[in-house]
Amino acid sequence: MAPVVVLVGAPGCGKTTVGRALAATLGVEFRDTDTDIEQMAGKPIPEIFIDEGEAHFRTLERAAVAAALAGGTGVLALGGGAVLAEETRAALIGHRVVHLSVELPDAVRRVGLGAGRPLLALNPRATLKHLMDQRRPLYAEVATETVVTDGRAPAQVVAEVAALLPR
Ligand SMILES: Nc1ncnc2c1ncn2[C@@H]1O[C@H](COP(=O)(O)OP(=O)(O)O)[C@@H](O)[C@H]1O
Ligand SMILES: O=C(O)C1=C[C@@H](OP(=O)(O)O)[C@@H](O)[C@H](O)C1
Ligand SMILES: [Mg+2]
Repeated sequence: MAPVVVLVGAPGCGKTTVGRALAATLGVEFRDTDTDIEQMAGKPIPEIFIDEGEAHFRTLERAAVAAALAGGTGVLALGGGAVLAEETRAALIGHRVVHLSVELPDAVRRVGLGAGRPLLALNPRATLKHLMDQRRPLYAEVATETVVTDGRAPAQVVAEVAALLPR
């Protein structure tokens, strides 16, 4: 079984928040690859970055996404950088992938000082801008649909994603 829907997008677009609420609305399982990675590694993401570095995190992430796509049956939220891997972009083909889009002002406000997101620990605004510029084409490449989240409450975004799904 494949996930009902896979959520992608920049940090702060709401993948985790919207994904959890959407799964509850649909009455299906919620899975977040960041949580799977933390379980695999036995430590929080910031500690993986400190102890082993980003490359190791990305290796764990590729494995976590592949496992979740193969075994997931509900709503699946990816980490914002998962689409950087060509292997992951290829694995997403054939799935319903919703890009939760967000522009810099809302993303910056939502992630604040980047707590729990090691890439944003230093200078979150400039780093987010750079990440978003680099990744925008990749989110567009993998997405089957896009839902705009700027200025919208999570519940509105949940309703819009739910409306895209077959009943
Ligand atoms: N549509 C929204 N409007 C306002 N705040 C939001 C929205 N979606 C998420 N948030 C808030 O932004 C922060 C980041 O959300 P999160 O779900 O962790 O994003 P992601 O998983 O995409 O990085 C959380 O504090 C969350 O409550
Ligand atoms: O953008 C990124 O590279 C990352 C985003 C994070 O997930 P969210 O997008 O859920 O914040 C998490 O996977 C890790 O800190 C790296
Ligand atoms: Mg998240």
